[in-house]
Amino acid sequence: MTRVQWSDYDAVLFDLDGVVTPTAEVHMRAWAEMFNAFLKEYDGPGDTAPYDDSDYFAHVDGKPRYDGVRDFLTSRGIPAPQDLVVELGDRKNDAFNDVLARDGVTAYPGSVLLLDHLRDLGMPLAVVSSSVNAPAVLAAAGLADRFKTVVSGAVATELGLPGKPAPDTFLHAAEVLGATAATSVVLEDAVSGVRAGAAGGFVLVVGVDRGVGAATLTEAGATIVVTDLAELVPTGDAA
Ligand SMILES: O=P(O)(O)OC[C@H]1O[C@@H](O)[C@H](O)[C@@H](O)[C@@H]1O
Repeated sequence: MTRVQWSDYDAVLFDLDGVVTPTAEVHMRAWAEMFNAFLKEYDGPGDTAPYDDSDYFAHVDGKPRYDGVRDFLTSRGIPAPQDLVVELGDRKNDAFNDVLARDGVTAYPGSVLLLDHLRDLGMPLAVVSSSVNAPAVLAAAGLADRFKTVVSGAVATELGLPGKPAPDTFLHAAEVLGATAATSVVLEDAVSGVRAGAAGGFVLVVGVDRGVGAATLTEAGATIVVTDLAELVPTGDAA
């Protein structure tokens, strides 16, 4: 049991994919499908070895869509002109939306327990996600009414805020909730997101280990690491 004294804080900022819903897996599969199809047919400079999960965690995870495409291609020495970046990103987005429409979304039960607990406390909550699909995923999971604000990839673009690993989207969400980094908690599963929380000076950055590894999250700046958000619910509530 990892104890967090929730009443010490003014706001809680949740990443979505991989923290509230298991959709990081869906993103991962869609990226792998798209990049491997591209690498197979690509015939130009750079390394075309198959794309795997280590590429995802190192270059794509948690970042805005086109930043992920660009950073992966660049890591392989493959030129990344904007039209190619957009084409590949959109191909991946179609694959993601196909799965969402076909399978729906069920939130992690432990995450719902924590959301229930924080609702009982009257804690202001936000989702801060790089994904343009965040509102659709929240609606599909039946959780849209749990959050006072959703800072999605679309909101960041509209406001001109740089995406994770920059801290700006988290700082904006804290401000919307009437809080500051000194009084807000960030929950993140991606290295880029943990880095964003740490760079923003958030007083508590909870790393959620869904496969990246506790040591990697700690190194990126996580204050504590859990594997399930139920670990953050006081025992009486979790029983
Ligand atoms: O392409 P979208 O849905 O706007 O999302 C971009 C990113 O959104 C993040 O939430 C995911 O963790 C990433 O893996 C994903 O690539």
